[in-house]
Amino acid sequence: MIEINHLTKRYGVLKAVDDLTFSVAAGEVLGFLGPNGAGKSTTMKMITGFLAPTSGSIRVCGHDVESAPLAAKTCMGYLPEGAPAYAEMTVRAFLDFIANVRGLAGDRRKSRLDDVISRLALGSVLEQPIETLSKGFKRRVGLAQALLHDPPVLILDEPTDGLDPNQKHEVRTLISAMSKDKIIVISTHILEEVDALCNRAIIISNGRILADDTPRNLKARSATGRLDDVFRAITTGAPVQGVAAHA
Ligand SMILES: Nc1ncnc2c1ncn2[C@@H]1O[C@H](COP(=O)(O)OP(=O)(O)OP(=O)(O)O)[C@@H](O)[C@H]1O
Repeated sequence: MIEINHLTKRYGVLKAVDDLTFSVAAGEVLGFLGPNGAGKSTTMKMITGFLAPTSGSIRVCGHDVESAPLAAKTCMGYLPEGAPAYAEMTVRAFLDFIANVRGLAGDRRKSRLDDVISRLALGSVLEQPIETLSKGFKRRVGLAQALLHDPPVLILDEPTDGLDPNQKHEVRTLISAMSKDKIIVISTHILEEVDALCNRAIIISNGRILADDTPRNLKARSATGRLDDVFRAITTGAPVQGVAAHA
């Protein structure tokens, strides 16, 4: 369970996240949507303990992210925006390093490493320095480190950004396969991805929640049945053909 209570983040005078309150339960795949600068990455950084809130609180698997950061981080895997990694390390050395950080040892360490290397098809690039990888492979290495300790909660900031259509498909299939028993929060600008993967969508703009519903109910707000029409109507406030004025 993720429980977010009156979460606010200010950068100087800018309120990037403005009094967000919501919970996410096991089995939910939450699409976190919003225009550029809406506050999605800032919220994800706070959930994962990389950024301290200005006010409000977050509990993950019952652990307060600020007062029990290690316990909270243990139950989460995080793919940050851009999937940063140590560029000069080989893929194998990087994953070994993450396995150490996550305290994996013995048979479990080996089986978890084998699992992510096979799931993300990293076998052919294990000895390659990360800086020499294609964008798609870098993203897959980022996903591998997020999945390595098989956490119950996954926070994925634009997981398919920069992937070609085949790789997008593969990553979506992977996320779908994991979704039954995990909590997954995905930020994305690709609305078809929300349709394909998510059973809930939150749309934020200027750090505030504008909609929180199933993708199916959101689509039903538009005569066109298109999520992008609903997204535009909700986030711009402008009348959009096919979307009821008070949707
Ligand atoms: N370190 C920072 N210092 C100052 N302002 C910041 C900082 N990080 C983000 N912001 C601002 O906070 C707001 C929210 O940014 P954030 O990156 O969370 O949005 P986002 O919804 O993830 O956007 P995108 O879809 O473009 O990734 C933006 O106005 C951004 O410019």
